[in-house]
Amino acid sequence: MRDSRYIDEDDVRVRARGGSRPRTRKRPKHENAQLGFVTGVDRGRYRCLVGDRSVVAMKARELGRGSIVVGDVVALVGDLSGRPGTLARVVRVEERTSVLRRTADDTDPVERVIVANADQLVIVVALADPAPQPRFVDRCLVAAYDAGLEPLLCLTKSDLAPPDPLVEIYAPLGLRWVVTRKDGDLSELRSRLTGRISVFVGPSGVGKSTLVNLLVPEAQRAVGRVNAVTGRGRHTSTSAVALPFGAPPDAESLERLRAAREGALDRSELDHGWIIDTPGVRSFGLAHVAPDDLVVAFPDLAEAIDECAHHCSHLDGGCALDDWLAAGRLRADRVASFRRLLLSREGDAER
Ligand SMILES: Nc1nc2c(ncn2[C@@H]2O[C@H](COP(=O)(O)OP(=O)(O)OP(=O)(O)O)[C@@H](O)[C@H]2O)c(=O)[nH]1
Ligand SMILES: [Zn+2]
Repeated sequence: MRDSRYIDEDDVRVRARGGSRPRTRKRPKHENAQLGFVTGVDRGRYRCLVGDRSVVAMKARELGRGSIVVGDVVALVGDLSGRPGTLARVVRVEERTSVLRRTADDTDPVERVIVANADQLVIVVALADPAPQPRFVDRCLVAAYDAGLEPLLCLTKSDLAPPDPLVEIYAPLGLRWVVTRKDGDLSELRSRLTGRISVFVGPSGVGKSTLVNLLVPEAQRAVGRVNAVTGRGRHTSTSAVALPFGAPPDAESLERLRAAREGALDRSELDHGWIIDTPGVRSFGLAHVAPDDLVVAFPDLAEAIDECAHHCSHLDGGCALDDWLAAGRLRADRVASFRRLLLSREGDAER
C-alpha cells in the first residue's frame, strides 16, 4: 500500500487515430493521490494512516454523499505531511472487503455503515454484572454473518461467574470463544486478534474499555491524538476508532494483514493486528437483513426450519420449530431468541 498511486479509470493512453496530431493525453484525475487507512472519524474530519504518518483529511466535494468510515482505505490528495493544522482531501474510497452496518433503531434514526474492511466481530459480554444477554449475542451474530465478519465471543468478568451457561449454548454452534478477566492472562484473546482487524462491540458496562486499554495500553494516547483534532474527549465520543497493537501503525503492517486475509500469508507468522472500538454501538438494527439470513446465526435450528412450509413466518401455527420443540429436539431458549429477532426486525423496519 505504501506510496501506491491512485490511477483513474480514464487514465488510458489513447493513440491518435490515423493522424499524426497527438491527442491530449488524459491525465489521472489525482496523479499524486496516496492510499490511506481511516483510523478515526469525527465531525467530518477523517484521521488517516498514510505510510507511517497520521494525516487529517476532509471529504472532497466531488465525492458526494457516500460515507467514509473507520477501516476504509481511501485515496488522498493535498497536504499529506501530517503536520498540525494541515488538511488533506479524500478523493476516493476503495472497494470494501466487508461492511458492518446497522439499520435505524431507537438509538440512532439513520441506517449507516459502521466499519469497513474488518475481519472479525468480537462480541463482548460479561458473565455477570451486567448479566449476560444471549439476545444481544444473537443479534450481533446475525450482524456479523451479514457483514462477512467472523464472530468471536469474548466472555468477560470470569472472576464473577463461570462461563459454562453461555459456552453450553454457543460452543455447539461452532462459535469461537475466549474467557477473560481484567486481572487475568489475555494471551488467548491476543492470539485470536493477531493478524486481523477486529471490531469490538458490547453492551455498556461489560468491561470492553477495560479490555481495549489492556490490549492497547497506549490507546488512551492514541485516542487522545484523534481527539486533539476535534477537542472532543473519549467519553463523549461515539465514533469508532481503530487502534493498532503489536507493530508500529504503518502501511506495511496493514499490507501484511491484507495478505493474511487473502491467504497469501499465514496469520501465525504475524504478531500484530488492529482493534476497532465502537463506543457508540450498543446494538444492531437488523431490518436490512432478510429473514432467511437470520437463520445463519441459528445453525441448531436450520434442520427444523428446513421442514417448514415455504412461506412459514416461523411465528405462527404450523411451524416445524413447534414440532421439534414438542419432541424435545431443540432448546426452547434458542427458538425463543430466534423468534424475538424475527419480531424485532419488524420493529426495526417500522422505525
Ligand atoms: N469484576 C470485574 N470487573 C470488571 C472486569 N472488567 C471490567 N470490570 C469493571 O466493570 C466496569 C465497567 O468496565 P468498562 O471497561 O468501563 O466497561 P465498558 O464495557 O467499556 O462500558 P462503558 O464504559 O459503558 O462503555 C468497571 O467498573 C470495571 O472496573 C473484570 O474482569 N472483572
Ligand atoms: Zn417455521
